[in-house]
Amino acid sequence: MPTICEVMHEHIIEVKDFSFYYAGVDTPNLKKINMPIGKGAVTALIGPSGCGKTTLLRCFNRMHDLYPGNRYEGEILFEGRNILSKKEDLIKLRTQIGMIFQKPTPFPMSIYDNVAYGLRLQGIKSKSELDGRVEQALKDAALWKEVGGRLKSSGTALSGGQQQRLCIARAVAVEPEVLLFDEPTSALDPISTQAIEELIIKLKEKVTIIIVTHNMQQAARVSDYTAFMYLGDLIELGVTEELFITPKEEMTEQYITGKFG
Ligand SMILES: Nc1ncnc2c1ncn2[C@@H]1O[C@H](COP(=O)(O)OP(=O)(O)OP(=O)(O)O)[C@@H](O)[C@H]1O
Repeated sequence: MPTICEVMHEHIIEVKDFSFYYAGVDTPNLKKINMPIGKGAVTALIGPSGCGKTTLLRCFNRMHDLYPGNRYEGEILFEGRNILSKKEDLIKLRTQIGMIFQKPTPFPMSIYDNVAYGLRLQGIKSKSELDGRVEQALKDAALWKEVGGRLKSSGTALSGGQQQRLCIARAVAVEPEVLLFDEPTSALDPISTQAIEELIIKLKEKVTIIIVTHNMQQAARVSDYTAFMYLGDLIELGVTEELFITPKEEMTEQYITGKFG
């Protein structure tokens, strides 16, 4: 039986003996995690509330550094470089590894300016280049048809589902290599949820995706690989279909059959 590392054709990230401690807490919140992330694939993180899914997701672009005292141990290799190094340029890292939050977070500015925001930060000033990149990002986020004719209207006036796709457009505009999604549909209705799920599947042609979800059906629908976590441990990582049909670990089986959670 091949290992999951052998099944994945290429790894973009490798988590090695990785532990994470919240400020002021002596016991690690994530415990010696080892896992590869397949390039150009969708990896879902599942597990009961409080098991550490969001904590792990936020390690991939060092969001925890926004609060003093949080501590990492071990390595997270992104394209071979350890992003936990003190020398890591966090602004560049967060461009390469972007994040979409649970609640849509458009900036209080026009649709156009929302998408152009990161591009301007990168120093792009040419109007024609900005116009082209904004249009492409809105197309990539499946929003162009709905908003292409009103780019000057406010991003915050869109529906919840449109706002979430605007945030995705803002993130893809800077051409990240990885996108982190933290329960991106939990605040959305079923139709908007379906649109985001279809988008995630389409986006993996361009970016690698890691998604935290509470919804096991969603993990089964959108992901190629699934990681089941429990109390800060990675219990099992597998090809999604196999993990849901023939889990290797008894705890995974109990969780996916609803025996606890
Ligand atoms: N800032 C913090 N300081 C200390 N402990 C924290 C902090 N944030 C989260 N925790 C703890 O870390 C553990 C994991 O939380 P996390 O939010 O990562 O879990 P989760 O699996 O994403 O849960 P949920 O599915 O409910 O969102 C929980 O026990 C939580 O109480």
